[in-house]
Amino acid sequence: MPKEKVTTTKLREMKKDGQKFAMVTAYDYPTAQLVDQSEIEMILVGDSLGMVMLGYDSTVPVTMDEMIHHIKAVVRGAPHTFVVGDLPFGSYNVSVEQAIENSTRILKEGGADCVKLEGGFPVVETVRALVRAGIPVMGHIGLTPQTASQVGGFKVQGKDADTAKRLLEEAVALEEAGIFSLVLECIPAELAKLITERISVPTIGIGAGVHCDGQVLVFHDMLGLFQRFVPKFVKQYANLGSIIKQALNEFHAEVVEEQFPELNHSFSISEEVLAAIKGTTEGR
Ligand SMILES: Nc1nc(=O)c2c([nH]1)NC[C@@H]1CN(c3ccc(C(=O)N[C@@H](CCC(=O)O)C(=O)O)cc3)CN21
Ligand SMILES: CC(C)C(=O)C(=O)O
Ligand SMILES: [Mg+2]
Repeated sequence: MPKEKVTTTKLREMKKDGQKFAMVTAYDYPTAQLVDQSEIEMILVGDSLGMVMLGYDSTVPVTMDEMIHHIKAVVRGAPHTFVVGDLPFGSYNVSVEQAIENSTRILKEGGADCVKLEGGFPVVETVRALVRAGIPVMGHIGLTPQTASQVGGFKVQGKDADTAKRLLEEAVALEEAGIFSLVLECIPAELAKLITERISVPTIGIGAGVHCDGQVLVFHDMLGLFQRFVPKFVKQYANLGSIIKQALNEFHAEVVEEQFPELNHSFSISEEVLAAIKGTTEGR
């Protein structure tokens, strides 16, 4: 029996009941199928795909077309899972119209269930307009990778009283603007607890401690498939990277040793046909 796809209202009820939930990234069809067959409630097609799948140093270069390309593959693989589509850098800050157009593409062309965008006060009016246009919006504050260069890199946010207070106020403002859920990235656990208690929509933490209503991790991080860096907040639940490398070397060794392919991996013809082929060849 496939799981039942969560809804934005169901998530709010889960928060009320103290029932935690999990989200993981997926960027392609086979990964989406695996997540769909798991108990994980939500998939994020994150713009982290720029770093994880495309090898960029940041998420900034990712385009709308790239997001749509990956979202479509994920949606085809995960019919029973709520899919969040990340709005990439530059796709929502030019104007409210631009934000509505690009969000509409993510829902209509991509087939995602909602959009996510980064930022606090600067995006509150955009969020309000998107929600008014009928688009479910997930917020994202704390470490916001698209603008991380403005704060000196991928650093924990909200460690001093001023920044922490601002983050709390931004969470409240985003809720008032209509977000149905909020990602808290790389903030102190105590601050995440305060925010989680203050707003009635579910918070989803990544490097934000255990008090968030849900947790999110990058698929490749939790499975040992991303080698460039391992943030402190990552727990590696399996090391598929080493399993894959082992399998690749086994394949290579068996090819060199002529142990692969075996007969059951091969096709054959009858002696008769073989003789006829040889005869024909000799006749020429
Ligand atoms: N593979 C991957 N996983 C992610 O979680 C992720 C991405 N890519 N790309 C987009 C952003 C970037 N993220 C990152 C990347 C690095 C750190 C990191 O190394 N942070 C330091 C903390 C630095 C500090 O002390 O403030 C760490 O040691 O964890 C954190 C978040 C999270 N996102
Ligand atoms: C790190 C998560 C929250 C994200 O935005 C992404 O994967 O793009
Ligand atoms: Mg993102």
